[in-house]
Amino acid sequence: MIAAGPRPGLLASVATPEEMALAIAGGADIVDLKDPAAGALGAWELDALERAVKHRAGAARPLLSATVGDHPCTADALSQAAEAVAATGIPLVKIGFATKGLTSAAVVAAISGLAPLARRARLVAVLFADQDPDFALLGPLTAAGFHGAMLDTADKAGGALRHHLADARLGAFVAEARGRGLLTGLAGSLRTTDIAPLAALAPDYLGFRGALCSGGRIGRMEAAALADVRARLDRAARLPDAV
Ligand SMILES: O=C[C@H](O)COP(=O)(O)O
Repeated sequence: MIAAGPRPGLLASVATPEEMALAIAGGADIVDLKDPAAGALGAWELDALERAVKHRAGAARPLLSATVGDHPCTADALSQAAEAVAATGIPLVKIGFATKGLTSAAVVAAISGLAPLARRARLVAVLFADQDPDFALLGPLTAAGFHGAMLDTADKAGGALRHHLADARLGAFVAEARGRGLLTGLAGSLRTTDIAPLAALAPDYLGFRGALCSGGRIGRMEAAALADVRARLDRAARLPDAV
């Protein structure tokens, strides 16, 4: 007998308005506006974000998210970038915390600096799996009013998510973040073979770019690749309930 299991949503990172339309048509749950050629969390131009928001006005689903760019992990740099993206009306604002070489006090100060914006906008923290992420930051993120937390990779040539963190650690991240009421996501050069094992950890969504494209993550999104990921995610949600 088969029962519906937890179904992680599909976050698709798109580089252009044309890819945005493709992702919507292909059933993405979150359409993530990101310029992959400009870095791990490369940002769209603000006027392009405004046009995307206007284009989707009144449509509840899929949700739009946008990355704010790759910035030093300081309150000033991150809040300036995030304020600008939030002002476009993007519903979910993804902010990367590049913590490598920083003390936890410095990272917590950067997080706290975003608390005023978190009262006005839904912020998602991106922690980097390849920078030895400290899951204790989930406490300060919750206290600052963040809406969600996800893992991704900063160095796209340095290995995928599961190369850096074992599934048990990823599961611990999801459980800890969910326990704090945060939206949870996993990403980082995910391939179709990662879908079933990561879906079993029950994050709210899995994020993809490279696997959806021909020519790698800065290539072009392909409808067939998107459909394949969508179908595998749906299949992964159907688990045997009597074994
Ligand atoms: O937020 C999700 C990312 O855009 C994933 O990109 P990637 O699959 O190329 O690492």
